Amino acid sequence: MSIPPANNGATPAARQPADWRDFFALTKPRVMTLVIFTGLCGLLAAPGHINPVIGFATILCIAVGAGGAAALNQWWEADIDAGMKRTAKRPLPAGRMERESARDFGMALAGLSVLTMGLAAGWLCALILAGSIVYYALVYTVWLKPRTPQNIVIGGGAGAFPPMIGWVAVTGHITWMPVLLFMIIFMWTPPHFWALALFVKTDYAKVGIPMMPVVAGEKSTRRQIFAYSVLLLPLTLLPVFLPKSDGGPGWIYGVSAGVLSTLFLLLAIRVGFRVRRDEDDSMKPEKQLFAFSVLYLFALFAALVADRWVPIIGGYL
Ligand code: HEM
Ligand SMILES: CC(C)=CCC/C(C)=C/CC/C(C)=C/COP(=O)(O)OP(=O)(O)O
Repeated sequence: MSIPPANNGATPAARQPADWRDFFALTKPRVMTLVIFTGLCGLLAAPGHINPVIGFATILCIAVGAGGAAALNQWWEADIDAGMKRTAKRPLPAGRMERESARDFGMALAGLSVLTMGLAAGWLCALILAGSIVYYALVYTVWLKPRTPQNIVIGGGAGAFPPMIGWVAVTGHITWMPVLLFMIIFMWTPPHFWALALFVKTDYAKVGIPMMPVVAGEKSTRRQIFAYSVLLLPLTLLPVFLPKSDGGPGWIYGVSAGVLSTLFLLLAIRVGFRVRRDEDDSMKPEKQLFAFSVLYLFALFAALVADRWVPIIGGYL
């Protein structure tokens, strides 16, 4: 891949040698915890068995691949990150690392993870991983993000692949269940991100990124958050209608999904139909929805695993 630097060196020159902490920060570890967790849950909830060593390698490859894609994202966006308070302290905009180091690091992690995935879990998993890396680093970061307010709707697909990879590592093929898991994260991403974009709106506007609140306005963004959250509720219930033999979950997942998605929808209704009185508004409901979105996905995928393993463990007791 020979992509020219996005800013022609507009970020400050590296002032000090980067250490391992900077390289670690390039992988966006906090965001990636949920990516890794959903990948792990896909693997643990799938019907069938996997050698624990191969299972561990699969999750490691998802983590390394996602980290590599995040490093490439920051290599490309160093100038944009420099212009936003939330991201200005990252290794590149803060001048703690040469841009080329981030690019090489990202490429190395991406290549290594795909190759190892292919050898350990099979080439279908490697193909999906490679697709999600290209999706995040190229399709979303380079193409969609600076061009359209639908950037995260379409681009959100990148983060929706990990549970599918985990699932396919066990079963060897793509069936309805991993497709539904993909669709759940896909539908979850707009409310997750637009809730945040509502309260950091001024930052994105400053660097010319056409995020939805900047382009379509706050009211339209709020309505769209609501719309995606409405669709999310039935979507999360669909898996219980799949046959058990295809990995369709039972009542533990069904009840959890119903409760969690209803709570999500209630918070989204509050955000969706709120009219702010002044610019100094604390944006508490939006912050709550964003925070809950993260907790929600953790809990939903944990419920999926519990649904498969509680009866099995119960059978041994
Ligand atoms: C294109 C889609 C997405 C966008 C634009 C987006 C953007 C963001 C942003 C800007 C933050 C703020 C904090 C930060 O930068 O560290 C954040 C937080 C977070 N995102 Fe997303 N996100 C997206 C999709 C996802 C997906 C698919 C996942 C996981 C499945 C995810 C997991 C998280 C988590 C766990 C946090 C909280 C991190 C913390 O506690 O600091 N995000 N997201
Ligand atoms: C396996 C694999 C490749 C997974 C991809 C994982 C993933 C969650 C991708 C998209 C989510 C993400 C971190 C968006 C950040 O948006 P941004 O980069 O626009 O945010 P910023 O403004 O903080 O830079």
